[in-house]
Amino acid sequence: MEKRYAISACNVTKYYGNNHQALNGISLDVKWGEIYGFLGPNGAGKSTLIQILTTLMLPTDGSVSVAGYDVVHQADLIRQSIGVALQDTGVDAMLTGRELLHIQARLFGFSRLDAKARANELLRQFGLEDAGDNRIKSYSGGMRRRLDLALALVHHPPIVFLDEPTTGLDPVNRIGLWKLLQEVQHQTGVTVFLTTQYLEEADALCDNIGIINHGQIVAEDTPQTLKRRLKRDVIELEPEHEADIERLSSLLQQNSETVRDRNLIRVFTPHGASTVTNILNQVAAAHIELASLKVAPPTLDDVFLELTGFQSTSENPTIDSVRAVGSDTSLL
Ligand SMILES: Nc1ncnc2c1ncn2[C@@H]1O[C@H](COP(=O)(O)OP(=O)(O)OP(=O)(O)O)[C@@H](O)[C@H]1O
Repeated sequence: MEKRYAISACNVTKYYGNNHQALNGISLDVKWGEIYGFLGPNGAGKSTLIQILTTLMLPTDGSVSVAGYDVVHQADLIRQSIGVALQDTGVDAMLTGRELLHIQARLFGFSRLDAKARANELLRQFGLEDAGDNRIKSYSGGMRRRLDLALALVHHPPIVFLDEPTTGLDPVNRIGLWKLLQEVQHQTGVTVFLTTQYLEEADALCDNIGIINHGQIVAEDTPQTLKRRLKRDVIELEPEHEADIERLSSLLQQNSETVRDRNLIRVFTPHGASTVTNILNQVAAAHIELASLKVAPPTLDDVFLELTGFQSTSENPTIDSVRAVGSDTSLL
């Protein structure tokens, strides 16, 4: 099997029952020591793939190697080589963080003394020293996620899988966890495979990103290249008077692809500078005053929208209208 890559999947399909296809020919390679982000809208197939990679589920077809071992025939060896933090892990919240880390270390074969030392070390590393002897049920969401991460790393696995590690956290805790994850990755060189619905998370953390939609990878590259390949500018306009937003939106929609986000309109165009002139003429003719206008390069959000037709989960959930522009496999 493929040892060159930490994770290698080739043409993986998964059917639930006879005819519900959740994965449709997924192929990807994750290099040793990188942070790989697996992105997609709800129901795209992220959890299904992560369950296959972590040996919790068999693929219907295709081949998968993790740490050089085959998921079908060498699942035990894979389990020794990976750490896993899935969503909603049913940990006993009556235990303390220290007790849980200790138990986990003992399960992985540490002696009593070594398990104690490892629990101490992880509590320190993950900023849980003071809370180590408190019951987990008293932990905040951020503390729980840090503990999940620490638990996944107890046995020094070379590869760790994190399923939506920051979902439900507020922005401050989310950014705190990113920092921690980056520190751990730099210190240990662990390969990280994470799923996320947060584009800014993938942008901030990941060396490479795979975008999945309807069970297929629709793009795979570095965040920078994905953004560059979109080859489009985005013009952002805000009307001076909120009452003008509908009029502005309909006006711009006549000739361009637009997305409305609260009282901002985003216009997608291959030529930002020349389109600005046309837009300004149109807006002046319609007697609409603007509070601001700016031309910006595309964000990863724009790439995601282009490829999946979905607005990603964001801090601004009140997107009123999204005119999806369909999938574009030329980005592949
Ligand atoms: N146990 C199951 N039985 C039948 N269908 C399933 C099962 N689990 C998932 N599915 C379906 O398979 C598809 C992929 O689901 P999956 O949970 O892998 O997506 P996801 O990208 O992880 O979504 P989310 O972000 O909502 O967790 C969906 O259509 C889902 O309804």
